[in-house]
Amino acid sequence: MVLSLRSVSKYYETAEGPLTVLRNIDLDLGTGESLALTGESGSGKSTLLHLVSGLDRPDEGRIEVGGRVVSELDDRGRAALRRDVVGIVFQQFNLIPSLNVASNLGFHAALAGRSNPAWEKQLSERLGLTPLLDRYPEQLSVGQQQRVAIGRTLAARPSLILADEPTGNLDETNGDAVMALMLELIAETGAALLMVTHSTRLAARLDRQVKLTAGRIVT
Ligand SMILES: Nc1ncnc2c1ncn2[C@@H]1O[C@H](COP(=O)(O)OP(=O)(O)OP(=O)(O)O)[C@@H](O)[C@H]1O
Repeated sequence: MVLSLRSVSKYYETAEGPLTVLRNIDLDLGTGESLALTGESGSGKSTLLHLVSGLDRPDEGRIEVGGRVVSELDDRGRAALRRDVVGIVFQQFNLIPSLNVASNLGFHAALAGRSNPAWEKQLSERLGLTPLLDRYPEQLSVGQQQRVAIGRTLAARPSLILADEPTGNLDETNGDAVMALMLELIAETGAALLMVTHSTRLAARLDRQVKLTAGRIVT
């Protein structure tokens, strides 16, 4: 099992009192499996991704990722988790503006001690980035930036990829093409995928689908 959540709950303090965002969530994801997480705006999808990646902590319950108990890790342990085990593809890319495409592509792999020039070359070719390797993020279209963000995550070969609306900034045709390529490449690396999407059409392309409603999972 790459990911397991047991009785995970998360609350936020608000001016109106405590808000329960996730209630008693149980969820498992096996090696190489892909799961789509859907749900209305505000249902807790991003919060769940933040907890799994160690960007935020649950108030109750246990989260295990790649054999590490995330809910018990300190800040250093959670940073190491994101460096070594988990790869994140955000809707807003988070590319490094001062680095060119080639350096952005290899950045996480280098941090994780898993630089592999042959794999990076293959990724840049298959993602159509080879002619763009010397450019900087601001010189790229949105679709090109998204392909760099996907390549950067895959280059580091994480065991679990978390993606938050990874094609949300692309039109349907480009979004579908990038999604197909992303799923193909992820399948080749054997990574598991947990993807947040509003689109039931995209969700249907993954192995399993779960829906969050008022902080609970409905399948
Ligand atoms: N730091 C915070 N403090 C208080 N409330 C928060 C905080 N972060 C999120 N929330 C609330 O938690 C709920 C879940 O937010 P979350 O971002 O996880 O939803 P989501 O399903 O990802 O929504 P969307 O699809 O719109 O991105 C929302 O009601 C939101 O207002």
